[in-house]
Amino acid sequence: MASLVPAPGVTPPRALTIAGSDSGGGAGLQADLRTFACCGVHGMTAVTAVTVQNSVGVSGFTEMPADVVAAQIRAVATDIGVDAAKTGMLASTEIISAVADACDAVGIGGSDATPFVVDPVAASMHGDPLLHSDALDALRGLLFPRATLVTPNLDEVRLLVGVDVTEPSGLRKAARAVHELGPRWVLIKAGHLAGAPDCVDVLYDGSEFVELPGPRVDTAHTHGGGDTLASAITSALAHGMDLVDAVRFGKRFVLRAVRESYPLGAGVGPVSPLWRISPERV
Ligand SMILES: Nc1ncnc2c1ncn2[C@@H]1O[C@H](COP(=O)(O)OP(=O)(O)OP(=O)(O)O)[C@@H](O)[C@H]1O
Ligand SMILES: Cc1ncc(CO)c(N)n1
Repeated sequence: MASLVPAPGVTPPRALTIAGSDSGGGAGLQADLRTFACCGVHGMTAVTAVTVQNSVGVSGFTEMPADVVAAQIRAVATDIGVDAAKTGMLASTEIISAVADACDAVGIGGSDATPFVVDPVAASMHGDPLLHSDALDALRGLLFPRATLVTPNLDEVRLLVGVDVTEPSGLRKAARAVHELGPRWVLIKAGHLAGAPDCVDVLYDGSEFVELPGPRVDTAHTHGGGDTLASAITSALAHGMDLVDAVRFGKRFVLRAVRESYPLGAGVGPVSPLWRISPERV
């Protein structure tokens, strides 16, 4: 695996997550920051919402005002700089619209240089909604065309393009349908393909399919897997890796994190990037 360890004293690459807080620390911006740190990246946040969440579920959330989300993006981009950015929970049409405008203004995504990973988070793994249903149009119309990569899971594929994937052979049809919405690349995640012996995600750029093979780990503790994957890819892009290599890195990274997941609370425990912190480096 690529080391992505910055030299001592050298400013590391800078990555921005535009995402919600998970009070339980397993997903959301907490998972993103943990992953950024374990990938040798300086992490920054534009907080979109605060969820009341633990291992059992999400019992509520409060959104940030959309102009404050946009101001956070502008504040870090114009001073610190952003080498790659990602989105997680965006909650509402107003926030998505403000994020699209702010990213446009500071050169994140679109035809600009800064890579932009859009993880179209619609619900927690417990099925609790994290996006108002009327915000799907804004995700599709305002954000997907700006994205370097979008990373829907199978529930999000169903919501976004109405394609129901029940076996691995359906992943390519899903990728084609999501790609029609305008992102440069699409990664369809196969974690929710219950019963499949492997977890083979599919990457597509409109002409070529790349399969990301991997075993399916027998564990109940996969909270934050999607966030960790998207953050590892964003980290690799911030380090300057090309898209396909960054996605291969992210897939290896999340597989290891799923293997090292741990129980926490009464419900679903988080995947863990902490294996990256090797004792010899302390
Ligand atoms: N049991 C598993 N074993 C190995 N890899 C897994 C497993 N579950 C998910 N993955 C991998 O983890 C990544 C996240 O996939 P998944 O489909 O679970 O995303 P998600 O639903 O967005 O995650 P989240 O749990 O954060 O909502 C993908 O690369 C997927 O292949
Ligand atoms: C805040 C937040 N973002 C994303 C997810 C999806 O993993 C979650 N459960 N909570």
